[in-house]
Amino acid sequence: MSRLAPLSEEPINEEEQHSNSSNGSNNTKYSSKKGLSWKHWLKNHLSLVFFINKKSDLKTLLSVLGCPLFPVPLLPKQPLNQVCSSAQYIIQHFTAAAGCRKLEGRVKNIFATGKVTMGMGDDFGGSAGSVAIAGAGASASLGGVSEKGCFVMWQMVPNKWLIELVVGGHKVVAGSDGNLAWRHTPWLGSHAAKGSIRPLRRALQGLDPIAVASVFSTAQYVGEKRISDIDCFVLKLAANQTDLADRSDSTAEMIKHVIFGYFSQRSGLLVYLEDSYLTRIQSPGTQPTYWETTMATKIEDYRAIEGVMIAHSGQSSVIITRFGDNLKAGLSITRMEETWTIDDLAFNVAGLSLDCFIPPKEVQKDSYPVDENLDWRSPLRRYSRCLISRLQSLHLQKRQLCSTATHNGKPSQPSPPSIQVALTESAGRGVFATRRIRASDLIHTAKPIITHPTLSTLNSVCYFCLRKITSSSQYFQHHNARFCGEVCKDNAKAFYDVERRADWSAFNDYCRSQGLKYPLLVKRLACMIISGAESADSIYILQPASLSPEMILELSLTLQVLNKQWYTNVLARIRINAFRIELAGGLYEDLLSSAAASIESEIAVGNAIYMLPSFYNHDCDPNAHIMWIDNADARLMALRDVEEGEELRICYIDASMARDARQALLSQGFGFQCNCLRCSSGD
Ligand SMILES: C[S@@+](CC[C@H](N)C(=O)[O-])C[C@H]1O[C@@H](n2cnc3c(N)ncnc32)[C@H](O)[C@@H]1O
Repeated sequence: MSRLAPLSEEPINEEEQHSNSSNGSNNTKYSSKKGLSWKHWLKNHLSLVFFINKKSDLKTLLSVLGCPLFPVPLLPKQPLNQVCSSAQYIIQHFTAAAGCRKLEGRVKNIFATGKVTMGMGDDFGGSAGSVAIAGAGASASLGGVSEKGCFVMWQMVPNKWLIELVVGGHKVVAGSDGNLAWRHTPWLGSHAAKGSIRPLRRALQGLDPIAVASVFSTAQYVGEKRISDIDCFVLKLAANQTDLADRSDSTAEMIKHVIFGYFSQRSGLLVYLEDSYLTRIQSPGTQPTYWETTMATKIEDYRAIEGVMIAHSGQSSVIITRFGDNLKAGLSITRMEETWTIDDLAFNVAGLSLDCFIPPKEVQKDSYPVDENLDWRSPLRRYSRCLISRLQSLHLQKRQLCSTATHNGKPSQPSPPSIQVALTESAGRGVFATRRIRASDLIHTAKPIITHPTLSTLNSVCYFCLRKITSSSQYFQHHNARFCGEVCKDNAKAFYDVERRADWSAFNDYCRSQGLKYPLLVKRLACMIISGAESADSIYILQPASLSPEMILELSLTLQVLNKQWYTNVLARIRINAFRIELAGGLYEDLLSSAAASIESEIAVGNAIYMLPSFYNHDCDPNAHIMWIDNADARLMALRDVEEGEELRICYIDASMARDARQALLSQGFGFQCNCLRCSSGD
């Protein structure tokens, strides 16, 4: 089994990677050779930080900042009620402030997605005195490489976790099954971590308050300190000697690993973390070299999720210092920074299975049964299975999320799902084909979560499914709303009863006069939530847009249950995920030709929000298309043959527009620069 070396959270030598691959040696062989030559070891683990080229900066950043572990393991059981030291008093204050009691015994798993920006500073040689420890408010612009990315994190209480982080096209995956922690990088393959099973540091940065309380409940109180204008109590934890010895090897000795938690005296919350570890590198007959890695993290933007305070953003600064008598150039310092934001966090995602946490084959302990069917190399697949089961658990009971392909609309035997949701390199999550899909295949259908007619079609389409109501069709008039039949009337009953309690005429008039359509969807969701038909966070898994203050229109005061923050959160998601519904009508067999015509010939009957279709990214020359025949049930069709593994993309806008107009619309409406092949070719 290959193990991560003590400095494993530090850089990886790219040259080594190339020479390994050109020699045809695999990663396991590579790591097993490590202990044989100290020069080899140094070359692999040490030198790169100080001879960095831009190409390797990103790997260095990911190695150090990507998924570091906390210095100490979690306690088997969190002593929430013990108060026999100052530290425990501070933790009591923290658990009350963070709302941990609401989660006590109730949380089985946690899911989080977020974005990161990582930056690498210039190196500093022999000038330690002039370099301050980067702390809160440190500049994000260090002058070196800076890259954006995103991550997905799963945790199963108490100590199983999985993280996937993609930055600038590089992906790092790390996990723990509770017995073994491991990491996979494209340049080193999979390695197990040394020492006891420790939590992911990222989870302790305000995402998992129960774990924070657990690890710090045995901490030592070391005083008070003002940090970023916040008066804090400081708690200290240190890795024990046995664990440090386990994490050492013949070349590198782990001397200490300590962490300080800064808890706000006012709010009780964890606002700052600072950890540092010191490693001594010595080979026979040479002077030792010392490496100190210090990571300081500012934790901010606490927001309540299910009544629990979760930090939604922060910054980490890393300083790696190398010193020792044998360094001719003297002391060297390298700096890195990361800022992050959390997009989505959920507790108790249904369907998350233990399979998600099984380590890759290369690092498994012997105790694992061999299952040839599991694809160890692709944790993303496992992630997307989890994600899809989350989507299903949220919506399956009420809506069928069909994901089997049929050819030309003809029903086929049930077959495995033809799609999966996974991370793309540069457009967040996306939908990928899991097998070959032929042109004109129906990829899947999707029921809407929220619908609303346009204000001009209120009297001519069903208030629930948006089907057109003709003079000859049978329909139900229910107060001011029309429904195409009894089924829709019944389905709408709960939210419509809530909606009727308020007078919406001023709200509707305002939306009409301003040409606003998304607030209508927010209104409908609000009524669904109040009626109990949906949960308040039902669309939080979708990507949010940035909203300007002008875009935010508050809902009527009659809906006091849902506050402005909720309104803003929902509107930000609806803005980039709502579909404008244009009914194609006609025969099913004519779908493709209707699709081509629909952009010009059809008038929108309303707008709707879906779950799975919202994960489709955009392309100006798409390989898939979303369409509606006679109501808001969506059909995702393949426009051409799609190979297994290929991303399925739809076109968000009128593809017949000129390049500049398309670019402007996508940038203003959806907040991204389109780099699709068609745009890149200038078409
Ligand atoms: C409807 S969402 C698509 C799913 C989204 N990627 C996610 O992770 O949930 C639309 C957002 O995805 C991103 N996106 C979609 N297509 C893109 C593209 N071609 N290039 C870059 N970003 C894209 C943009 O941030 C856009 O606002």
